[in-house]
Amino acid sequence: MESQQQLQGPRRPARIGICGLGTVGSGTVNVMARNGEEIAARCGRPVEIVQIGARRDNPACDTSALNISREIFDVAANPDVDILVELIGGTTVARELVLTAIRNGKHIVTANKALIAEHGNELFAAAAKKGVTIAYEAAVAGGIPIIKSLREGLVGNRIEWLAGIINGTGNYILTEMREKGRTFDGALGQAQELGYAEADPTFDVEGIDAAHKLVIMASLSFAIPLAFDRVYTEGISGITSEDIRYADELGYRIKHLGIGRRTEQGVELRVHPTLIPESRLIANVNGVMNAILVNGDAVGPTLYYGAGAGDEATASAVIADIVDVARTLESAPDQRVPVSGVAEGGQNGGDVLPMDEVVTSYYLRISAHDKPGVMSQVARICSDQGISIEALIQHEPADGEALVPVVILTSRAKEGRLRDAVAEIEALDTVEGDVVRIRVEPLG
Ligand SMILES: NC(=O)c1ccc[n+]([C@@H]2O[C@H](COP(=O)([O-])OP(=O)(O)OC[C@H]3O[C@@H](n4cnc5c(N)ncnc54)[C@H](O)[C@@H]3O)[C@@H](O)[C@H]2O)c1
Ligand SMILES: N[C@@H](CCO)C(=O)O
Ligand code: NA
Repeated sequence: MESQQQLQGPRRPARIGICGLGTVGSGTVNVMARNGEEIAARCGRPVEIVQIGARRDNPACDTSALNISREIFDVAANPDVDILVELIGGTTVARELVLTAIRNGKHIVTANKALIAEHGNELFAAAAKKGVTIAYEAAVAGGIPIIKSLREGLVGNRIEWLAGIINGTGNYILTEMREKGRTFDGALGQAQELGYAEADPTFDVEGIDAAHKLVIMASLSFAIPLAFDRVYTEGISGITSEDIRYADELGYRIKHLGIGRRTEQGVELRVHPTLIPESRLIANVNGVMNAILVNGDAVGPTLYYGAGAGDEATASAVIADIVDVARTLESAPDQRVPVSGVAEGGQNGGDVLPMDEVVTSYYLRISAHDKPGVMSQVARICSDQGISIEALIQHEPADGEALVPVVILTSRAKEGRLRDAVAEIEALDTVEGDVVRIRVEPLG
């Protein structure tokens, strides 16, 4: 029997317009040119780039046969474009561009996590109203199909927690510092040269980029609205090679993690440097690689690993989205996978837990004067807050040094109580300067 498709004849090409021809834009053009035949076969129709919006050509890709406009809004207005691929970054022009394209009935593919995390609720509502879709696989963990996994592969589960290395630049810096003894600034400069960093690299090193990605994953995992302003965010700019060394000595690696967890009291949403036992797979994810552990009640722990940034790795995710959208161009909106992971009215996963209520363990590094009694004072302060000391490193002071670094691993405690204990420790006459505090997660 002839299929409906055979009766209708070959499907017309899916027509895409790409805005932004930087790292990801050029990677997308190159991979589409190289793998065009396979992509068309998987799509069931050719995929044509009908227009590119770019301020200037990019020598990293050949666009000589393509229609380029110097004005990106031309792409949003082009009646021949079915899918607008937003790769300019930022949240101002990109928001306007996407809203205009939606108003003009275009589907959206974007790699822009800032845009989705900060304006996704508005954009998703606009898209739903117009009956178009927004796909954003490249926005989280670059080439790793984590959005697909959360939104489709794991839908049978109640997701309990997830923890991920979701910023390639930050992981590259920490790896270079630990393995090659490089300085923070030297490693960051290299990450920028390699095209991993955001236009403003403070987004990478201060955890903002990871917070963007975490809220997107958490929204899908826990059925909550995108809540970027509720994420506790701490960067890696304060991590020293000394702390990396002490962590090693204790059997841990320091990684910059985004953590989301369902608790009875609410959903934890936090980004911060974290000590992880060195035996965990995720502790050994290095360089620009990303990895996300997702724990579902039915499937148990799952781990997703791959390149979190870079031109072609990110293009891989952009093209996966283009194919997903192109396959369903003729589908009714309610037959597509919901953009936010749940059907309308289904975002009822509860509120975000205040950081003071979060329970975890801590690494503390205290600079103490080499006098008797410091340790008993610290132990008393901790014990008064219900915190016990699980491990301790205290080396002899270096020659001529008056200060001794004391490193402690604590029991699990509420963040608020730990903060009060740290304030009391810092106020001791025998302690100098701020106490370094890094959270510890067993992840098992
Ligand atoms: N680089 C990566 O590895 C990576 C990975 C995942 C996601 N992303 C995201 O992808 C997006 C693009 O990142 P990128 O690394 O390709 O950035 P990029 O800076 O290399 O490229 C952005 C391009 O957009 C152009 N552009 C910006 N505003 C424009 C405007 N108003 N009109 C015309 N052109 C404009 C810029 O000139 C530049 O060529 C960002 O949202 C970023 O967060 C990047
Ligand atoms: N700057 C980001 C790009 C990928 O989202 C990173 O380093 O992870
Ligand atoms: Na991805």
